[in-house]
Amino acid sequence: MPRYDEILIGSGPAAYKLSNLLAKTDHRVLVIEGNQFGGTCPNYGCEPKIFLAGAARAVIQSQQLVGRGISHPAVLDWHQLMQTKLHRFNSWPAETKANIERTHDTISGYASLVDKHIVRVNGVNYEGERIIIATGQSPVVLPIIGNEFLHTSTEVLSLKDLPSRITIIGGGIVAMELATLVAAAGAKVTMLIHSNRILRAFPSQDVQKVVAAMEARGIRFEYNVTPEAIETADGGFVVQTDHGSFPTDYVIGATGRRPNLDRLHLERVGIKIDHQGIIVDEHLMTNIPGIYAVGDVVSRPEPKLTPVAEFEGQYLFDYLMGQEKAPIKYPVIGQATFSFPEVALAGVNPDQVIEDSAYQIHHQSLKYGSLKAGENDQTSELTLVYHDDHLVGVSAVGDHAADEVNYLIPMIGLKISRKQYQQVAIGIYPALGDNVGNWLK
Ligand SMILES: Cc1cc2nc3c(=O)[nH]c(=O)nc-3n(C[C@H](O)[C@H](O)[C@H](O)COP(=O)(O)OP(=O)(O)OC[C@H]3O[C@@H](n4cnc5c(N)ncnc54)[C@H](O)[C@@H]3O)c2cc1C
Ligand SMILES: NC(=O)c1ccc[n+]([C@@H]2O[C@H](COP(=O)([O-])OP(=O)(O)OC[C@H]3O[C@@H](n4cnc5c(N)ncnc54)[C@H](O)[C@@H]3O)[C@@H](O)[C@H]2O)c1
Repeated sequence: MPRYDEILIGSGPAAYKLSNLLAKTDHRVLVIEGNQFGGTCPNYGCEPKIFLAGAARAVIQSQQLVGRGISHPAVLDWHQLMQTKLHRFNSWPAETKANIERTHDTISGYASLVDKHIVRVNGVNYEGERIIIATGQSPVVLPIIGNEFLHTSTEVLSLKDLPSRITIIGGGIVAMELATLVAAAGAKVTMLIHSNRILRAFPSQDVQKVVAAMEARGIRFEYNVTPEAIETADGGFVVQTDHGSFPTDYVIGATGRRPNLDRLHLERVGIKIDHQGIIVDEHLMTNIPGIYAVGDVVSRPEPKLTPVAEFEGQYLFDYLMGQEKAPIKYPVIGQATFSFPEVALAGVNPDQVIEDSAYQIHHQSLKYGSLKAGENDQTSELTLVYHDDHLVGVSAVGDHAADEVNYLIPMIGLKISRKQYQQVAIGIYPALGDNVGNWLK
């Protein structure tokens, strides 16, 4: 039986980071991937999403400036955009696989555990001193009649022709980002939200501004609606709900993601899980010594994002090499929804401390600066949360909210005051982050 020091199951950002680090050692490593090498982010997640958003942003920004110097807004050619996207992305999985193969062995196929040290793939067993599970998550498929007509984000990000009417079930990050994209391309979009809250992880005041801007562009939000069935009708579909019927040409299910555990046969080894994924200790080890988990498949309160997956890949490498003995400690994590406008958050969410007098919350409109006024970015606002005079949280809404929050993440992590910032930095003016120092208390 082939023997390895490490067997990595999955090749997404978590495993890829770890495999790149292991490439600098003399370890024998096997990387097993069931689908596309590189995983979700580069193939059907962050990367194609943000690439397609480039053209969508240009269209919306041009619409925003009609009557302010732009006479005809840009029109998005979806077919051409998708051809450009496919041209850029199609070769990535093969290139990622080839990269890994410079130093490690790879196998295409879904892996399962046979025992504490043996993994089976394509009917063959492989022995590993350590096994690292990095299998990520997949979209939840809503258990309703007609769910075979539901499309996932993966399909939308490679959709060759744009349907005229699109219904999106869900009001999370994926739903809002896809709605922004397909509406900018000209689709008539209806969002079916089963509660009265959208983007729960972000401050409600910021989210309300995003929704208002999207509504102004014609995106329809239907709240407290529970989809019950999807039926075919007149060459299209009807989404039947407890609050009426919604005729459409295409239905996207964006109702969350669940950890990829089914194929692993964890029960053969007795690895503990919960509904959020694999339970690990403070060193990312499962309850079975020698078997670890990293990335989205891990059950943890931190958001499931690419940089977090990579951070865990780095931590596990350092730990396995004996360079890190302390428990994993996550730094301040920033997250954004790349809707238009964007909404972003790092550290303490102002909604959670609004009634706690130990925290001070400052709202600062950013729309008056010439840069924002020139873009007619009317929503732009920053919210700063202080505790004991230290910045502990920041949220932003606006056309560049993700970048604005990014500027302030080090200030939270390093507990830097306005004075300390201004003593060490004069930013480039007039750019997005030029007045970070002035924003601070
Ligand atoms: C539409 C979308 C947009 C996103 N946008 C962002 C964003 O803007 N910013 C951000 O930070 N994050 C974003 N994310 C989340 C990000 O993609 C994930 O957090 C990241 O990919 C997690 O990396 P991972 O390595 O843990 O898992 P994944 O990237 O999911 O990789 C896991 C891999 O394991 C493979 N696998 C599963 N089971 C097996 C098995 N039994 N055997 C072998 N292989 C297996 C899978 O095929 C997959 O390739 C987005 C996700 C989606 C869906
Ligand atoms: N910009 C980013 O960083 C980014 C982008 C996309 C995805 N992601 C990652 O992917 C994850 C998943 O995103 P998501 O938007 O799919 O999930 P989510 O959990 O953010 O949102 C799911 C939505 O579906 C709704 N929903 C749940 N069950 C439902 C049901 N039975 N019927 C109707 N609606 C239902 C929820 O109310 C919610 O609005 C994110 O949390 C994040 O980890 C990140």
